[in-house]
Amino acid sequence: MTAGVASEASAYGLQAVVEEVHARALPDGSGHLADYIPELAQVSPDAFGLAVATTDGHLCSAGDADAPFTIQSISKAFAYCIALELLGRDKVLEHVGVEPSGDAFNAIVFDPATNRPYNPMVNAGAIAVAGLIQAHAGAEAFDLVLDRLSAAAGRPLDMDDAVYRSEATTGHRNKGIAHLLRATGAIRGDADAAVDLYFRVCAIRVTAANLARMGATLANIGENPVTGRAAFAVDAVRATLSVMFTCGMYDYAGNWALDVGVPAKSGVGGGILGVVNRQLGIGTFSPRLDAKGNSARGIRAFHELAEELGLHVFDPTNRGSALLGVFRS
Ligand SMILES: NC(=O)CC[C@H](N)C(=O)O
Repeated sequence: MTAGVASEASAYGLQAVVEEVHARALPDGSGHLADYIPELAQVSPDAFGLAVATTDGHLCSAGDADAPFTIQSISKAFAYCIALELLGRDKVLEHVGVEPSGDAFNAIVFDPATNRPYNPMVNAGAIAVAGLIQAHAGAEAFDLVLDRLSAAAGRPLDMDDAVYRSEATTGHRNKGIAHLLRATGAIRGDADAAVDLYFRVCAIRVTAANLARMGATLANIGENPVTGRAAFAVDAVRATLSVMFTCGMYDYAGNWALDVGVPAKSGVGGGILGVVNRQLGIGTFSPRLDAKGNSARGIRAFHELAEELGLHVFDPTNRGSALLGVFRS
């Protein structure tokens, strides 16, 4: 299944591939809703959306691609990108490393050599990043992040207040992490303000279609392909995609690199964002999570899509360029 798929994709178009992959992943009803944030247990467990956006501005989608959900940990990739641009790579590296930890997303472990969180894709690292943005932008911090994420999506995003309040009143583990980071120096300012910013950013509402557009903005080195607005700096995007590739799927990152092979980030709201550099952004939404906290059906859809289109970064039959040709012809 190499050149054959390229011609099939060209013949039937990306929309048909997206619908086919959606149909194949749909029967997978495995996993459970996240309920440690009480409000997340209120969502409809059966929703399933898939969307793919190209760097030349097209969007193909299937199922519940316009259903809203909270971005949760997918925001960690974008917050890291913003922090790199605002503060520079050296300053950010002083506070959070770039090594895969192989630990669960909420693990309380720091690199013993440096006392920093291992990477910005786990909670500890993301809370340290929130501390940097908070210290830099003060009262403007949340609006700054919301504005950049909206620029990436190409539409104004907002925050789900109920989910924010639900996590802010129950998230004692994350609050504890923030104070540990304050004690080790990874956070130097107000730990409570840092974790509050983190909770707010996690509660930003998106759809699978929004995630696909945001991924296409990263794939397009920071410039939204539809609006032409530069959402992120080029160097920051390069670093962010690198860290997403090695750390974005927590303790599933190695398996993901082997089987799917594109930079990605998941969140306990049920979303997964994937980026095929210079070609595509991919967004899935299905809120039932596997034991590692990744969307079970989302993972299945990414496997199918990567296989169908040859998206793996080391796949000799990558057919993304052929697909983009579909739209140019
Ligand atoms: N993996 C996630 O999406 C976790 C995000 C969530 N807000 C938390 O900190 O627990």
